[in-house]
Amino acid sequence: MAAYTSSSMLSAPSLRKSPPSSSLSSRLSLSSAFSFSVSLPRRRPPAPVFVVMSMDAKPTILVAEKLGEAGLKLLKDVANVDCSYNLSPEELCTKISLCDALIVRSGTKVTRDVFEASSGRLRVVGRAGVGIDNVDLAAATEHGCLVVNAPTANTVAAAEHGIALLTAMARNIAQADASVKAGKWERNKYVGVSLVGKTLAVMGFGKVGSEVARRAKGLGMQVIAHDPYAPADRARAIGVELVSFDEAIATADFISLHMPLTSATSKILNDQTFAKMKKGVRIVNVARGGVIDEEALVKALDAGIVAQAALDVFTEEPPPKDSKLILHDRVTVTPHLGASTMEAQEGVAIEVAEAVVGALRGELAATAVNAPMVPAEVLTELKPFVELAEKLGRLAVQLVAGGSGVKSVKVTYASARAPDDLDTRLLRAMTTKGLIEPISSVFVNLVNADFTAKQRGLRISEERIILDGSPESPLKSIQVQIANVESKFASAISESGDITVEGRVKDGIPHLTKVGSFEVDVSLEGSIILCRQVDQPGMIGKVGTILAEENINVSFMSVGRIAPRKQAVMAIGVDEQPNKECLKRIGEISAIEEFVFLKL
Ligand SMILES: NC(=O)c1ccc[n+]([C@@H]2O[C@H](COP(=O)([O-])OP(=O)(O)OC[C@H]3O[C@@H](n4cnc5c(N)ncnc54)[C@H](O)[C@@H]3O)[C@@H](O)[C@H]2O)c1
Ligand SMILES: O=C(O)[C@H](O)COP(=O)(O)O
Repeated sequence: MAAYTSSSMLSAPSLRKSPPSSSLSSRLSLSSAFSFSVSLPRRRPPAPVFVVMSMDAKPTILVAEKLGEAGLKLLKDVANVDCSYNLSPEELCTKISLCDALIVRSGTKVTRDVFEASSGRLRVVGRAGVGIDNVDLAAATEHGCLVVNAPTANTVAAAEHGIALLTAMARNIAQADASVKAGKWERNKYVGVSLVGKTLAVMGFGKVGSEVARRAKGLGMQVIAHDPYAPADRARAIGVELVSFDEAIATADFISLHMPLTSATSKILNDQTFAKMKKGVRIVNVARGGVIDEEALVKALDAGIVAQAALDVFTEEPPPKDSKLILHDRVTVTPHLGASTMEAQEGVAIEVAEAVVGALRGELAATAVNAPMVPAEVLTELKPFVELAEKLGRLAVQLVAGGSGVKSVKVTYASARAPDDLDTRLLRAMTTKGLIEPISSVFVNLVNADFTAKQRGLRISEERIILDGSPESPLKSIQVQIANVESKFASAISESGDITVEGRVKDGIPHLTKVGSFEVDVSLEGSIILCRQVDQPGMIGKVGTILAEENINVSFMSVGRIAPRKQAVMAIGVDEQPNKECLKRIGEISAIEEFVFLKL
């Protein structure tokens, strides 16, 4: 049998009420009405860290463009799937208010209007492909909507298409094919150019660009690349030299574009840059139409600066039928087919479906575009701390007295890990969620946490305490402090003058271990009653009796005190919410000086 001693400031034993038929706990009688037992470690499945929605109700996923069967099957296993293609912007806005997730390719513009029309229900946008320039990322982030893409499955298809365009252009395949089909036999007209020994400049040395470079080397080309962010050793490993933009465009016989469309790359090939190119240069674009100023390209073709162009992508898709560029006889075009192989489409569909389903389940997607990507192993070990961070935020903000504006919050992490070995973005985001959600109607998640905090004028600072010892566990404790506020539970104010709550993870379960200057130990499940009283015999029994009479189940109880018979704080974990009458009765116990009920 375990003996109960209420704790000093240093520690307090945690007491868990015995489950009705449990033989796991050793029982300890404290009063005639109550019996408690020392809690035993209890494991439970880790909670989702990116709470998007409950999967109890089947979510609805709108698939707005054709998606591979394997991906559709994954979606249909867990959700109601509405495949509606070719929606007008108005139809998309109407449908979206009934959807939890949306999956698109490059043909659907996911604008701010779409997020606004969703009224907060849309939680995930899945882009079945790489480019996310058709999704308004700022609006998604502001609405707490995660955007995921499928960044790897169509890389080879796009690279192969780039090479197909390169070779087809060099040998006039499309033009010659049309000529033969028109009954002609123009062998002299369609003399091409050789690739071997020519210089190819790969602009954007990412996934597709490096695969194009590898293949072009196999064709005997000299390959150079321009990419301000690519590591030189990766280029060197496949025998490619990274050069400046100007050197790349001035040296190249062929230029192949593989960068994303951003404000920096928009119209990066324009009148000025065409003027710097070698006369007779040939251009391939399987990236995005917007990286070329299309009018300037027509001029450069007509001026003979550009001998030929092969384009899969256009500023406007589909392009106008009378586009001079499309109709130019030295231009070869395809209708954005880079990712369109059977294999790539199946792969992309699976990649995006897994990311969307995972996100709806509350998992963080490794392919998140507007949220930090946290590797799965880091996520697994951080999960209970993420839950702890959110719950501490929730408790701290509920301790603030009405009228005190919360402006400044400090989160302190005590850890034996080196600073660069502990990614706290997730912890900060979930603390923010805990701080904001109980006092507003805003939905906060990893995507919009920083934005929402900033918008509300809430400054969240982070501090690290580096501990000696084993860095096996990522953290020893997390402390949340709210500065310059009054508390409805005065004992929650620590010596620093801030509302202070601190917690740890024990056996995978978050525990509250400090309130103000009082050390307690109560598992953060259900809700909590905090009472400050003059330490004296029978207090646990008195409160416990009232709760028992009101049929409130106590999960944990812990007392922290300054010294015997001095002030103490009792933390009681309860499974049900006590009604007003019950709380009033607790408040009427003469030794109780103050108390507060906090929802988790
Ligand atoms: N046509 C298609 O069907 C098709 C298919 C797949 C990808 N894409 C497009 O191809 C492009 C590349 O895709 P990816 O998967 O290789 O992406 P990626 O992110 O792996 O590579 C893009 C590279 O561009 C570089 N970059 C960024 N800004 C640059 C700049 N100013 N100058 C030079 N390089 C810059 C980046 O550092 C990165 O290395 C994207 O635009 C994507 O949308 C098109
Ligand atoms: O960015 C991409 O992944 C490609 O442009 C493919 O787009 P798509 O999915 O519309 O074919």
